[in-house]
Amino acid sequence: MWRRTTLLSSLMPSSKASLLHQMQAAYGLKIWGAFSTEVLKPAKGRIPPREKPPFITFVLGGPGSGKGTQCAKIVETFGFTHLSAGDLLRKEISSNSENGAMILNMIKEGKIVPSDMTVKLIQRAIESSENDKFLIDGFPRSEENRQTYERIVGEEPNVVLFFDCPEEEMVKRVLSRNQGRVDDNIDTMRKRLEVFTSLNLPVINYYSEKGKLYKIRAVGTEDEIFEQVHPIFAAFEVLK
Ligand SMILES: Nc1ncnc2c1ncn2[C@@H]1O[C@H](COP(=O)(O)OP(=O)(O)O)[C@@H](O)[C@H]1O
Ligand SMILES: Nc1ccn([C@@H]2O[C@H](COP(=O)(O)OP(=O)(O)O)[C@@H](O)[C@H]2O)c(=O)n1
Ligand SMILES: [Mg+2]
Repeated sequence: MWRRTTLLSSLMPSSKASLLHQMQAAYGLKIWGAFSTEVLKPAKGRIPPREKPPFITFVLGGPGSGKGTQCAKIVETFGFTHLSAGDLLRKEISSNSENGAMILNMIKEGKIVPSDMTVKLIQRAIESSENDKFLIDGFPRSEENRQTYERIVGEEPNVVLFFDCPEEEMVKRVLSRNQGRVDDNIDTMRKRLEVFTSLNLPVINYYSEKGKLYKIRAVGTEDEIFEQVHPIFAAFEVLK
């Protein structure tokens, strides 16, 4: 019952959230049973609840390391849904949300947006998808991001990818990215590289110590890099 309980469960620790999941599963079915003898079917347009947590991959790496590019290839080959934390935040800006101006300012400055905002956007996107496997790109970018995800969602990622790319290469790629992004300039890029070293590297080390990290040498052509990525997901497909 991952999907139904998230609003309430986001307010409590994961042990209690798990109890709530079980209670809602029990009572939800009882209430339904009292009003209907039909076979349980999701209402039209509603997404049925998940029976088990989705398969989550966190995709990490510095700005311009090629996370988005490789995610597109993983989607095409392995059928994942790609959720870029940066894209979700940019959508929030263009949807004129009340937090839009603040998010825009943080992105221009290369700073990390408050974690609960980003986690809720990710959580909402997972909940509104029927897929059971996700790439969460550009997240977690700080220990606070990571801990907030664990507190709100109550799950650990299954896999963490790290695209390891030299700074000069990342700078070159970002400055020629040409997607009209407010942060693709040398001043913001310098700040983003500092944030990457001070806040993101500790998260990468954390997952390395947990044995969940797959480090990819992110230089060479896109296809050469994907040759390192492919066997990781192929192995998980076999295990399913
Ligand atoms: N292997 C590569 N070699 C050269 N350029 C690349 C490579 N992979 C991606 N790019 C380009 O570099 C830029 C940054 O890639 P992107 O996937 O947006 O990185 P990230 O999401 O990590 O910031 C894009 O313009 C992309 O087309
Ligand atoms: N977890 C995240 C991800 C992105 N962001 C913000 O969004 C910006 C762009 O992130 P992005 O993932 O689209 O950037 P790239 O690594 O793709 O260049 C970051 O520099 C942050 O300002 C954030 O605050 N928290
Ligand atoms: Mg990106």
